[in-house]
Amino acid sequence: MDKLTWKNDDELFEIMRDKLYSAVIGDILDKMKYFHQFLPQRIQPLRDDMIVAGRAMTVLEADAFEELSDGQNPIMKKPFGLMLEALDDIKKNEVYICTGSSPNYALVGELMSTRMKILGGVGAVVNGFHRDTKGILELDFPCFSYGRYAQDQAPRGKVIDIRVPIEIEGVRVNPGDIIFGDMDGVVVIPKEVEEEVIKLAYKKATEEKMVSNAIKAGMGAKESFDKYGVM
Ligand SMILES: O=C([O-])CC(=O)C(=O)O
Ligand SMILES: [Mg+2]
Repeated sequence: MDKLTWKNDDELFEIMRDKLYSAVIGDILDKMKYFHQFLPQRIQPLRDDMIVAGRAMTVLEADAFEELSDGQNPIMKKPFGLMLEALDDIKKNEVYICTGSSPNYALVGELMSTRMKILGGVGAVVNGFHRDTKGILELDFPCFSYGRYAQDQAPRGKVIDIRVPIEIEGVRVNPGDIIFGDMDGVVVIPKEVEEEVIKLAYKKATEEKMVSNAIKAGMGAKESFDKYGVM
């Protein structure tokens, strides 16, 4: 097997989008005893062929009950809290990944996606709903959510911090971790193990191809597992 190398994030994420899939990445993370890396199953791509591979730009959202409240926290006096700043801060190869609020409104839409795409952002993953499905599909911006729901975040939620550690149902996401999503799910690769995970995932993907060929040629499941050690 060719030895896998990459010079920078552009190359790395291109390889990941082209050669890897969430199942094989999850298998390697399990082998390395990282057992809690998949986001909940209900976080799905808008379209089956959407793939996201990039670095987490973490976004913490909270419910609010007035569009502009008169309380003690200056962030609550701003439309959308820090969301507009978050969008303008997106860097190339980053993924807007947002959690913290109740699932009662859309956390991402067409205009947000347009701004992210212009800045080189590569996707959005939200622990809640998206809106503007038609516009996001036309943009072809990889977006993962619970599904379609237009109810607006403006009077209901605010971004209260960005680039801080977040958790989605027990899955820790640190800023800069790799986020990989396809039609089978979204998985988080901690930064400190990314090189090993990607190299081993590529190796397993190559082995799975050999097993697939062997099974198609008539080899038994047990025989192929004994020979290649993967399933
Ligand atoms: O307003 C929002 O929360 C999102 C939205 O519609 C857009 O990005 O177009
Ligand atoms: Mg909109």
